[in-house]
Amino acid sequence: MASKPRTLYEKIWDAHVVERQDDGTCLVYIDRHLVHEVTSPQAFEALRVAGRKVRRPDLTLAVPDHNVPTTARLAADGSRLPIADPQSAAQLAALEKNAPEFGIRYIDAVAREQGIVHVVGPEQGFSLPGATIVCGDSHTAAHGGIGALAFGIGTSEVEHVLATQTLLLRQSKSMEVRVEGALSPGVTPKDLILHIIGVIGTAGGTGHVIEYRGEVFEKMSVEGRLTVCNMSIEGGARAGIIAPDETVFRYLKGRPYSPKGEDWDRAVEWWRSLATDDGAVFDKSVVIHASDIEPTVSWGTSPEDVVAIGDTVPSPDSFADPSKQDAARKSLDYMGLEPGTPLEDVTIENVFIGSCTNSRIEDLRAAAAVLNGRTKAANVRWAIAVPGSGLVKKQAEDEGLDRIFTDAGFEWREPGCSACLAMNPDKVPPGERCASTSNRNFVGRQGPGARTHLMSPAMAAAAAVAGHLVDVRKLAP
Ligand SMILES: CC(C)[C@H](C(=O)O)[C@@H](O)C(=O)O
Ligand code: SF4
Repeated sequence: MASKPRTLYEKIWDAHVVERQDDGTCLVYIDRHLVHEVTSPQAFEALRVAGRKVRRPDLTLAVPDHNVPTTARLAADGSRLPIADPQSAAQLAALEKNAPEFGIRYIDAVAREQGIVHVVGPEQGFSLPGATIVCGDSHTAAHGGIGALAFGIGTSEVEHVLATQTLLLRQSKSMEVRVEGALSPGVTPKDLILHIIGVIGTAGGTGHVIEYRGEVFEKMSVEGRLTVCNMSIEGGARAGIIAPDETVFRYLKGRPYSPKGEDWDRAVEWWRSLATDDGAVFDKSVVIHASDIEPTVSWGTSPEDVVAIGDTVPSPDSFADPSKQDAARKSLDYMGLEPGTPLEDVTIENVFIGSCTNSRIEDLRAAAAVLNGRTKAANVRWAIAVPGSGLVKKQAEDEGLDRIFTDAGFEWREPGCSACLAMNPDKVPPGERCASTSNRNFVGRQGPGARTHLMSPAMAAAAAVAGHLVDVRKLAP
């Protein structure tokens, strides 16, 4: 009898269920565990108190990213510079102590490979297609870009995975976001995912794992796929995933932790089987027309508050739902915006190019292409480019991108989460606006009172040059 057609998500899920209980709860095997300094200290402490070990230290990789300053980390004499904030210093010190104590792989804050955990995982070949990947971090969904089932977990689950390499989970529903047609020139993966979240809303994916489907994704680089899947959580989904293909295999081949030799061949054979079968049924399906998408920016304090750059700030009355009207009023008040204002009239004082959404080499190239031969506008007080990892930084420097950024008036920083969430010294001052390539525009996200506008790297670079939000296509060389 032919087996029932399955989605990509169902195939990965089925391959990892160790035990299914009568109530539908499943014990699921976890292939890869990424650990950072913010959500791990209590988990390690609990293991220590219980006298437990990490079950598979070889499947665990720790790297500090949220709290590290993005300015120089070493003094001229090679000694480490102190971290000013006591809580950050304590979390970093805890990871530095816990990693060797529990024997797990650790990338040190001053190592060349250090970076944002979601940039480092794929870059090191630690994140693999078909794998279950977890991290105590909501943007773990990013790793779905290489065809993994990847999702964020809480600190008590971090402890559970460290101790057992498993999790107790219920299967999510499956959702398809099918994108028809091709993206217009100047429209990037970031515009696409912002648009998708605008359409489905921040609750659109609740309880679901989204599979992104369509030719757009087949043609998209791995970097672009990571950007799209990264923001699945902003659409409410548990995870986002794109079927792995030759583009992914090429990207992963030869990376430090990727399988080698015969193991590689066997792995690729399995990865090739991981596409959704014809006839598989999704619990929910959304169709997006790529040609509808323009460079997209956020105007409010939720990632669903997006419009095309040529539009105006919406009026709260334009929303049908009274609670959305109320939220829009509060958003506009916080953002200091009037309905009807063209987005292109919104001036900015800060630009942040970085975060696990947009700090890979392709992102830096896209921003540098816009900045090349130009400088930031006089009203742009602070502009920083923060590579996602030390390896991205090195590659960008080899390509001369750092010079383009600094000649344009940007600061060229060390890798980390930086102004994405301001848990470190990189903050946007109260009342000021920031053109940001990150993923969250929540109240206070980039610092108390800071006003965030989400956009692509090319759009953020264009805003830096113009001093206001602007359609990057107008600046094309
Ligand atoms: C600090 C961490 C737990 C948090 C997350 O889970 O996503 C952070 O990375 C974020 O982006 O808000
Ligand atoms: S870069 Fe931002 S979104 Fe990504 S893990 Fe760090 S804080 Fe979270």
